Amino acid sequence: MPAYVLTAAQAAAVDRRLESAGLLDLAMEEAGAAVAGEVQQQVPAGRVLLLAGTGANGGDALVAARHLYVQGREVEVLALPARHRLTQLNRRRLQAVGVQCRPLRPAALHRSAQDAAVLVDGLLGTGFAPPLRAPLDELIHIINAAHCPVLSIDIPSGLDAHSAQAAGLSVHAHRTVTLMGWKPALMFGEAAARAGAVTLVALTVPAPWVQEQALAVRPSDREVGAMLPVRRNDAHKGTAGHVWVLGGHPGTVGAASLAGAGALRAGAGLVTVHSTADVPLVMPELMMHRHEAWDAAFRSFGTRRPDAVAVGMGLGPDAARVAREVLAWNIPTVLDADALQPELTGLGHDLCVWTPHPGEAARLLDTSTPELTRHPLDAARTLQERLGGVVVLKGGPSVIAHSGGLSVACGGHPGMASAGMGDTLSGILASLLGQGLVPVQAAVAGVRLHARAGERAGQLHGYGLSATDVASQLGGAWADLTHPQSTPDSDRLSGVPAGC
Ligand SMILES: NC(=O)C1=CN([C@@H]2O[C@H](COP(=O)(O)OP(=O)(O)OC[C@H]3O[C@@H](n4cnc5c(N)ncnc54)[C@H](OP(=O)(O)O)[C@@H]3O)[C@@H](O)[C@H]2O)[C@@H](O)CC1
Ligand SMILES: Nc1ncnc2c1ncn2[C@@H]1O[C@H](COP(=O)(O)OP(=O)(O)O)[C@@H](O)[C@H]1O
Repeated sequence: MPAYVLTAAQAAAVDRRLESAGLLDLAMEEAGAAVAGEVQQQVPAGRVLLLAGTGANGGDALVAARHLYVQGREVEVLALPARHRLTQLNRRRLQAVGVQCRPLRPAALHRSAQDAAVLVDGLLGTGFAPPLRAPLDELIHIINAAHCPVLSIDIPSGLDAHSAQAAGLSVHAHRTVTLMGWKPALMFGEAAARAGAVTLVALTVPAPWVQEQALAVRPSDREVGAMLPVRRNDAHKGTAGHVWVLGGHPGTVGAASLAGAGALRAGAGLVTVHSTADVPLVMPELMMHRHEAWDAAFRSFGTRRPDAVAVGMGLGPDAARVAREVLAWNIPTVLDADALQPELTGLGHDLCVWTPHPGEAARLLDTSTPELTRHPLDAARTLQERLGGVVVLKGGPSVIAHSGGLSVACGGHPGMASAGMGDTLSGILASLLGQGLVPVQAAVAGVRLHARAGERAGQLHGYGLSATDVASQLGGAWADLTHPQSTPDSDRLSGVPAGC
């Protein structure tokens, strides 16, 4: 099943369907078995301390304890009084195989956490409604002070599954085994940082039950690889797409050059940079036309058009006017940086890809950046409704919004938080459009290609990686996505979330 994104309410709706079909018991069994498997893989020896809360999240922990125990692991279970029917049932099953649960109190947790090899957090899952009540707050403080790794079930206890913010106290997990679908909190901002590495476990639930609820998809590398263009052996530069880059202004000339490099490295046959400034080309294969002024540039273009155009990178104060002219061409167009102006709202068309970072997106929506980053999925959707075409709301991770829904990208590297990264991405997207991909495919595939190249470059350069380093890794990234079986280890090393 493809990977989906679910809010707490959506996960609860699937739970209710499972319960009414008599299948929730099986789902909990699968969930607990998967958690046990993850513990065995990550921490194969030593005592496992499992904490079970009152709800079904606690039930998952009790199932995991039973699986670990029958596999020969030393387990200790501390549990709050079970309120959920299946949590009560699984407590009896655990006792039946010979494991007694002890009451979960702060002093007992403090003692038991001292020499545990791993702590499994099954206190609160998607049923948590903030704010935290006692004694959960005290228990979470003790968990966070423990010296052993912490594995959370579904979501770290105390995080609101729906929110990209981690407002209050929560468990800081080293790893989270999430069930059935990604929760927004596991993907964005501070909340995601508290989840550690995330493993997605797809439960045996009828696909439409999840699909109907899903907020967004997270395409796998295999799915993304299948979107990338395939070229015939007799291809030549005239068939691989001619991209124009319209950008650059005194002081920001590099932006246009980086976009050009991104376009070439993502496979464009020909790339021409048009600017009113002297753009130093980072690759000699790029072609450059310096124009006296943009009016003169448009006159010289006449009726000539490229296969795709990227506009706005470092373009400066003329950007809105230039973008307006380009939008009238009605050809595959990437609008980035200075071209992302509110006055262009309503002028977009189906072949546009808009690529705002959160600051630019906030400007387009007339809101603040912190407000926007609290709800990136909602923001991307609203932007798409206003601008048309496809919107890439950039970040770690980026969200792609199109008329058919939302897609959240996987991967990337924190070293990509450096100037010029977005310029390279614009070039990549224009390149894929120029090679014939429809805008939504160009956006989904281009964003993942860029992130994968960032992961590769990050392994070489760490936080010192530059946009040109990322461009130089695009060929390898392309190969990784089109032959994903050859890179399972590098995916794991680079921290790419499972499910990609
Ligand atoms: N979807 C799936 O794929 C499947 C999901 N499964 C699992 O089910 C989990 C969801 O289970 P759930 O709905 O029972 O809720 P859960 O997270 O255990 O918490 C509820 C308990 O927390 C308590 N509580 C709440 N707020 C609180 C607060 N502020 N401060 C303190 N306490 C608070 C609340 O107490 P009450 O308000 O009732 O007193 C209630 O007893 C999900 O995350 C996954 O692990 C699998 O088993 C099967 C397949
Ligand atoms: N921590 C990160 N993880 C993954 N990708 C990141 C991260 N930080 C930045 N990026 C990516 O780098 C790019 C930055 O774009 P942008 O801010 O427009 O850069 P610039 O304007 O300097 O060209 C985006 O594609 C974004 O997704």
